[in-house]
Amino acid sequence: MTEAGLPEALVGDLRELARVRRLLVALDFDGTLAPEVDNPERARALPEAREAVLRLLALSSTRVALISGRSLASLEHVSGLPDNALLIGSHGIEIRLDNPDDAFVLDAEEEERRELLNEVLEEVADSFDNVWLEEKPAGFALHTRLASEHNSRVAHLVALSETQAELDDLKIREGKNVLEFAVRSTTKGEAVEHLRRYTKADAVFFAGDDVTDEDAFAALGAGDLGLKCGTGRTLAAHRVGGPPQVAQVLSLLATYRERGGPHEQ
Ligand SMILES: O=P(O)(O)OC[C@H]1O[C@H](O[C@H]2O[C@H](CO)[C@@H](O)[C@H](O)[C@H]2O)[C@H](O)[C@@H](O)[C@@H]1O
Repeated sequence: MTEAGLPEALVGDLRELARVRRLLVALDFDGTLAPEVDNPERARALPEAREAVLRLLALSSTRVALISGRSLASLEHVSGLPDNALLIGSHGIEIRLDNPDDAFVLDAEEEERRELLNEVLEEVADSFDNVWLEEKPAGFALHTRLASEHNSRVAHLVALSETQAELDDLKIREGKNVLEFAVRSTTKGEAVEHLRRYTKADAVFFAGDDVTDEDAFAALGAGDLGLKCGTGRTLAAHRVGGPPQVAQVLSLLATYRERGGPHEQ
């Protein structure tokens, strides 16, 4: 461990990464920059994480992106980052780059499927105490954080069987106290690939905490750096304990990049 309490190998790889010419820093939001809270709209990045992200955003040849399961509107709201941050919401479905694309729209068939999904999931949410539905442009998240363990488990099972009885080809993802259903299928891995091409990055840093972030880790290659936040199986090469340590890592990356950034090579 280093003095800062970070693993030596991680610090060494961060130093290397900071030397690349064009760097993409891609970050998950909930559970990585922001500690988990009961009400998703109240989640905010730790002040230290936000400060580090703002320092990275100010650097040349360095792009910062958030890749989240949240809807783009919710991600814009809770992250409150300047316009030069690239934002990807709904696990890769909604994209806000430098020249904002047209608003995201579902085609007629997807719209119909979303309506049916809504009906089925509303009925499920209404049958359990403290289970609620978060609306997203291409689907819904069934939240069970405040439900009893038993109700949470049963609500997940009922939601899975009821939705699958009515609709095929749904994209279903399990997260922390949440089960998500979408009528369009994308992954955070596709989002990383898209951003890598868009930013022409020579290397990518990605940090995430949840199962859905594993798609992003899988999209990393030689010269990239993956950082798992918290417990659980992962494809990431490095791991830290939680959002405070992610903030430390981002701050160190900003410092290395400020000191010996791409133009000093
Ligand atoms: O990809 P992420 O940025 O990690 O977003 C994943 C989901 O985050 C939100 O739910 C999670 O965080 C909430 C706030 O801490 C927490 O209450 C909930 O239990 C977690 O599952 C968000 O509400 C979802 O839409 C995102 O998909």
